[in-house]
Amino acid sequence: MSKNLAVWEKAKREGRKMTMITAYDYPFARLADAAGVDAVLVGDSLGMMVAGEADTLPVSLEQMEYHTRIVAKGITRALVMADLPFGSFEESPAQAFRASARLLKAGADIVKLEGGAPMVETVSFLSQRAIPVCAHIGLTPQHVRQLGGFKRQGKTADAAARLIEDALALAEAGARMVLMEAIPSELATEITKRVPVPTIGIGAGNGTDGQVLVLHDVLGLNPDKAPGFAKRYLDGADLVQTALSQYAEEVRGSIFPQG
Ligand SMILES: Nc1nc(=O)c2c([nH]1)NC[C@@H]1CN(c3ccc(C(=O)N[C@@H](CCC(=O)O)C(=O)O)cc3)CN21
Ligand SMILES: CC(C)C(=O)C(=O)O
Ligand SMILES: [Mg+2]
Repeated sequence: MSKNLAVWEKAKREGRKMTMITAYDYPFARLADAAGVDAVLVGDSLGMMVAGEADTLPVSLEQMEYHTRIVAKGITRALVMADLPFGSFEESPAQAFRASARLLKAGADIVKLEGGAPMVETVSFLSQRAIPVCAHIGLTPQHVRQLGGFKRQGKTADAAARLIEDALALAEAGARMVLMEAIPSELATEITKRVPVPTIGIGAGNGTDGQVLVLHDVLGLNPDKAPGFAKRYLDGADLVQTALSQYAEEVRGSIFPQG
């Protein structure tokens, strides 16, 4: 059962790669689970992928609870990770606990929060209170205003050293996984070697213990430009649009329904 975090720790020790994909609803959660993906992430990227927002900042805790619930209903085997949305956890460890408990009640097995050193105290607080936590470092999209765009991180020696320190401190504080987004491959590989917990990468090369991508990028359902590191395995938008125009044509031509 990939739901058990011990499975992930064992996979890291044995050098087996783990797989994760985002999911935002019941049908796609079922498909990801049946496909044998090890974990689904109810990402706050749902703000962009299903709600049409320009970034993840508008996503609310209520939205995350709702999507976590409908995803969890479709999962029998995979680990369910849910993002703590912007504004729901940064104020204090107590605020983070209240938000995390709501996501676990909605069906999450583990919560993910964005941030490095400033989140160490919160990760420790949650970890001591029954909340498994994944720390998300590197490009943290909730910091987009501060970062000035979705830009790759950890490019200077100083920035790289800080990310290594952050990862070690977060794992020491009790983080059960570390997710790294849009950082150099060599840096992600080094962090993976040095932290005792499984790492997951997105746009961070092939040296991490696992990989995650956004579902709509993988299926070709993202109407906007996908990041360069994403790989499309299906022309979903084309297939869906063709099917829908065929349906409309058949109705207009009195071909459907028959009789
Ligand atoms: N569809 C989608 N897939 C994603 O994986 C994703 C999102 N959206 N939105 C939220 C974040 C942002 N993502 C990104 C986006 C761009 C880069 C990137 O490599 N940017 C280039 C160009 C930046 C610019 O033009 O300003 C870079 O070199 O930094 C990385 C991660 C990943 N996440
Ligand atoms: C891109 C992944 C890591 C994420 O945080 C999300 O989908 O919200
Ligand atoms: Mg996210």
